[in-house]
Amino acid sequence: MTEKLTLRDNAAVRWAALLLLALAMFCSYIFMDILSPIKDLMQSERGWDSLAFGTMQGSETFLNVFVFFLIFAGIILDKMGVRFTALLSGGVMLIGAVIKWYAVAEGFKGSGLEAWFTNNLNYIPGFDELGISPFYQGMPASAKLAAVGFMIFGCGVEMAGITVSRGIVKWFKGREIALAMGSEMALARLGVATCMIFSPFFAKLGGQVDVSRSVAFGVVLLMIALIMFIVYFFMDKKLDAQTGEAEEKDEPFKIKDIGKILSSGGFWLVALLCVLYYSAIFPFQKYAVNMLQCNLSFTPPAEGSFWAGNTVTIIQYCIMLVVAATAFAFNFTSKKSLKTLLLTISVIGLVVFCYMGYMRQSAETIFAVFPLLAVGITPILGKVVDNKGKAASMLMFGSILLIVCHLTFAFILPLFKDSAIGGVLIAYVTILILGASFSLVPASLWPSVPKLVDQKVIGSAYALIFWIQNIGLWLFPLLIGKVLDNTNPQVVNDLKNHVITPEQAAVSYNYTWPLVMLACLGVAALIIGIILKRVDKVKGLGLELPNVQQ
Ligand SMILES: C[C@H](N)C(=O)N[C@@H](CCCCN)C(=O)O
Repeated sequence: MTEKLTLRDNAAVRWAALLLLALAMFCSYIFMDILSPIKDLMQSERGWDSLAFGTMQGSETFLNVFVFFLIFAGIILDKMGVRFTALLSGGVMLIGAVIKWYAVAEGFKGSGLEAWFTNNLNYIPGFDELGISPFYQGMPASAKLAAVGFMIFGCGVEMAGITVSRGIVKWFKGREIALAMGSEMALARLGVATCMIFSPFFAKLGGQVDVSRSVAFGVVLLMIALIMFIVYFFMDKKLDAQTGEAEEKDEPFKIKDIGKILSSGGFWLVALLCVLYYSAIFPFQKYAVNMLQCNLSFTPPAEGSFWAGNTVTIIQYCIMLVVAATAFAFNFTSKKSLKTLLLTISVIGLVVFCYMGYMRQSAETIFAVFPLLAVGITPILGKVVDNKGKAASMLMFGSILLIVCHLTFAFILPLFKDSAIGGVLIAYVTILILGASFSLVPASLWPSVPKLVDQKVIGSAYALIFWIQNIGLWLFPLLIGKVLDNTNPQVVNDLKNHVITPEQAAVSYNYTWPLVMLACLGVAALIIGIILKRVDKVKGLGLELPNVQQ
């Protein structure tokens, strides 16, 4: 008897479903960092100092970590299925984003709501004592309301993250699942790069600064994300109609099934590796530009010159799109000559991109190469995991590269501070290697989860991993800041006593100890990776096996 073909057996339809989910994540990642590149404008336009800005940014993880929203999101996902949760997460993201937009809009200034926020939310019993409150006495009202919006958005975006992962498992299990997840993450990285370039662009459009324009740009993208999820809803419904809703109805999810996840040793190892690795990457990303500013001497191009203008930014973004497109196309051709051509274009694009970054003499443009490499190679590595396996080995190798990079930033880069080209060269090579590590680990980690837990609890499994990971993402930016202050007492005192200006202080920090701390996270991740590989061999978890069934 021949098996009835379903939508997911058609490669074009399967990849179209992925495109909808990945585009929604692309838009979400843009909103996630929408204010990061305009921290200076938030200070000058809305009076947010570093504390207000940092507290608002940190609010994203608050409900997920401390009110356990992510755990509920996983249960909702396993009980209600992918299409319902996708719509819900799209709606929650949009509501949070609109609140954040209103907080920074001109209309909020002088409103009754502004007065209410100024006088309230100064003390949250329980959370204040633990030092984890997302508000504080004296925080600007706009930052408080923006924090409320951002914590709601944070619930939506993490819910969307686990939903998209489960959706990819649903459509791609037994097929090119790692390539699909790698491609989705590549588009998400492109989202981060897009935000870094276009958020300041919209804020300064037409010569007049308006920070709410950047947030409005993000809100429009989240509307598009919701449309993507709505279209996906109908594809998913049709697939379920064809498969008899096998995954989500035959064996309904029960809360006690979560116990099964928690009793899996492999699951705990992957969750631990995830929190250790991502804590050394995402929090570092928030400080990396400043770390480069402290370790390199820049000679900015003359005002009004080509290298100081916006045109070069747009050209760099176009190069980024070409590199992303050629690297992606590389996975879908078997013709050797075409593969060589695509690879050559990608490499030339990368070199030109780096050269332009060097000519612009700014830490932001040098660090911009970090997501670019991940955009290019995450899908390629995903394809390797699909066809050759070796996920556990890749997790170990990615951790080794992470350690090497953080130690190079800590001990080798400062030696080249006075060398005009040497420092930039070392920075580029190290960032590129870190980008390779940031492709190796995500490309092998996320597609390994379905091998460790039952299909019907996969949503809860992703949610638990995200929850554990979010604790690290909340904690380590704070720890980096604290270690930085404690190991640079001179800078802190000089700033307090007005011996140096905030601008001088900002580029005077020694980053050695925060970087050593991040390298230690890499060592811990490597040890977990070694144990995971051993457990995989003994218990036959299949992590080293290919995903594609022959
Ligand atoms: C920050 C978020 N919790 C996360 O871990 N994101 C991962 C991707 C997870 C897979 C999403 N479908 C990342 O590497 O960005």
